[in-house]
Amino acid sequence: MSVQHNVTPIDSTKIVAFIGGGNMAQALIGGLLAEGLPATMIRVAEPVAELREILALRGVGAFATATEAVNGADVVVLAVKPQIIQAVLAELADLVADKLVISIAAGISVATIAHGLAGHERIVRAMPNTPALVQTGATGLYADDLLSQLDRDMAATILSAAGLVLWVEDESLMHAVTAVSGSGPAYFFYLMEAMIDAGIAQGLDERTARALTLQTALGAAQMAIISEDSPAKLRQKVTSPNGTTAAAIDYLDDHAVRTHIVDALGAAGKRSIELSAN
Ligand SMILES: NC(=O)C1=CN([C@@H]2O[C@H](COP(=O)(O)OP(=O)(O)OC[C@H]3O[C@@H](n4cnc5c(N)ncnc54)[C@H](OP(=O)(O)O)[C@@H]3O)[C@@H](O)[C@H]2O)C=CC1
Ligand SMILES: O=C(O)[C@@H]1CCC=N1
Repeated sequence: MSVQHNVTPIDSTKIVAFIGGGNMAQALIGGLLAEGLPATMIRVAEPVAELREILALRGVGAFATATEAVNGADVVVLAVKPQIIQAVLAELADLVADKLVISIAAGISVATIAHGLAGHERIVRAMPNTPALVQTGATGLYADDLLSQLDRDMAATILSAAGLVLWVEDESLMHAVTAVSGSGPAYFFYLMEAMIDAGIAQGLDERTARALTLQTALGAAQMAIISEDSPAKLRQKVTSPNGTTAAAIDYLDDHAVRTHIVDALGAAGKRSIELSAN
């Protein structure tokens, strides 16, 4: 796996069309807008009228059909559920011949996309995550050897508007990327929910419990990113012998919580593999 450094700045002459304007497309669009791509260079195909209205308020072109959205686009981002990808590919097969196609659909392989697009070769598979909306996303990318360096750079530039970008050399690793970072924000939100509940159970008001939890999550993430210490070492530094943290960690260990977390991510990876069989 390699981190993409020296990503070229966003090319504001390229039109990017999203197929599907849901959660993930909106997060990626947020990143592109923040990075300076003019809203007029972003188009979205989205069947839900309320979502089209939300997107139009941000100045992007919102259309009911893929045909309208991809007209004139340089890059097409497939942001629909894996379960409907085949129908979407059939709809797009005649429309994307001259375009780079980036798919973010969980579990859907480059070969499946190429087949659905009648042998199209300019394909990148990406697995971003929702913090893209605030430009702190993490995206795994994969492309086969057929893809030109120019297209690789264009895909990396678009996704790096959302945050960190890493290429994997073996497509099967995209299942692990999905389990760790694609779904990953949900695990941290889950932990935040539980910590807020715990704070309230111990007498804090909801606002205070929430503020303390979120700031602690932010601080822990920032420390782990900038520190030379591993997460394990940073945890040890919080944990005084026989103190409060030790009481909590001992409880987690006694209940095999670490094993359960590893197993939970295993379930996510397994589901990604299942989706790839559709
Ligand atoms: N959410 C996440 O954190 C992440 C999601 N992904 C992947 O991103 C993809 C999208 O996920 P997410 O944004 O959460 O899903 P959403 O359901 O929020 O968004 C998908 C949107 O596409 C619309 N849609 C359905 N059919 C079509 C069509 N033919 N043409 C255009 N749009 C259509 C859906 O409308 P309707 O509701 O009416 O069907 C929906 O609004 C999935 O493949 C997922 O695996 C990847 C990384 C992270
Ligand atoms: O839950 C899902 O299937 C998608 C893929 C990764 C995050 N959300």
